[in-house]
Amino acid sequence: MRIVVLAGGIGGARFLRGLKAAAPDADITVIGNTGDDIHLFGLKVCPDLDTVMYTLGGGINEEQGWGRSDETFKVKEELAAYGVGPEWFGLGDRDFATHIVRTQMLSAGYPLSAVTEALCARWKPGVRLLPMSDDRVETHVAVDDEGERKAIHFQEYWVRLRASVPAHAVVPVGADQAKPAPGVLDAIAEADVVLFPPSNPVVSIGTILAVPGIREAIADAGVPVVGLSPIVGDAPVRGMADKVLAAVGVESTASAVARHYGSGLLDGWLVDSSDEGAVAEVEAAGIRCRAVPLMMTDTDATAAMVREALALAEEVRA
Ligand SMILES: O=c1nc2n(C[C@H](O)[C@H](O)[C@H](O)CO)c3cc(O)ccc3cc-2c(=O)[nH]1
Repeated sequence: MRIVVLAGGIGGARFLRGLKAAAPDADITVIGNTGDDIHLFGLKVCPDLDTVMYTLGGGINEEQGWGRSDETFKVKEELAAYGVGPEWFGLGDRDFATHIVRTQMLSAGYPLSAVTEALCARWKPGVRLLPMSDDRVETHVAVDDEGERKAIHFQEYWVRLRASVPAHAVVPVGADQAKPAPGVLDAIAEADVVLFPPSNPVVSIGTILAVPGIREAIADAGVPVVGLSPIVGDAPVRGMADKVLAAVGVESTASAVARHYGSGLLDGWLVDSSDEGAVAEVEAAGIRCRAVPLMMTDTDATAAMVREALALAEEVRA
């Protein structure tokens, strides 16, 4: 079975670990969000691609859900000693090697998709990891800072500010000129099912869908598209999705997120058992809906969610 998954960072990576466990023989292609990418110290950092690669490749820092295990921060300390910032983004020594190799290859003219393939040759994530685009897309957030409206990089909003101030707009800068990376549209066209994991619907999955051609390809693929709600009981399970959902005028409920994606895109939607009350509303929007346990507490729990999603896909296909 050919499965295509649109993935962001931590939630997407954890979901994929369950998908590999539930469907070990499936051919899995991950279309990774690159809107979180940031250029620091002359290096290109791709948080969501690296989180998927490290999580599935066995190198992730489990407690954090991002960055490398067994990290040290000597380079970060030395940069700070030179007064070279920013200090708010925690890049470890092992992680720096990934960004150095990536930037070296990009400078040599390799596209991000080729770079990602090369990095995955080491990590062997067991899925095909494609960036959504080889073109530069960086999400910026409009906030009020000292009384003036300004756009800051998503990572500054997310990590330095901890999303503590309202986001007035979330803009994937460059998305409208970006092209799907090689293999993305083919993977979607050849898929038997497309899954939206419980990633951030605005800055992760929303950014992938903002690349012209991707949303249309999924809508026209003619195969079941099933998503899992990142919102449980009117709050994000992890992260601060509610902050960016507000920025795009979507209330922080399992039902609102399904309707935000729309029945033109989504055929099925899983909500948590505690959101049983949302099922009727989602079904009224033309999207098949089931209430099942959605907490990715461990790989087995996540694999059970995956099986529910694949079962709903078959129900929709029938
Ligand atoms: O909350 C944090 N998240 C950090 N993240 C997570 C990152 O902000 C998020 O994973 C995504 O951008 C949102 O999904 C990192 C991810 C990387 O790949 C590399 C470095 C970092 C550093 C931080 C950090 O210092 N604090």
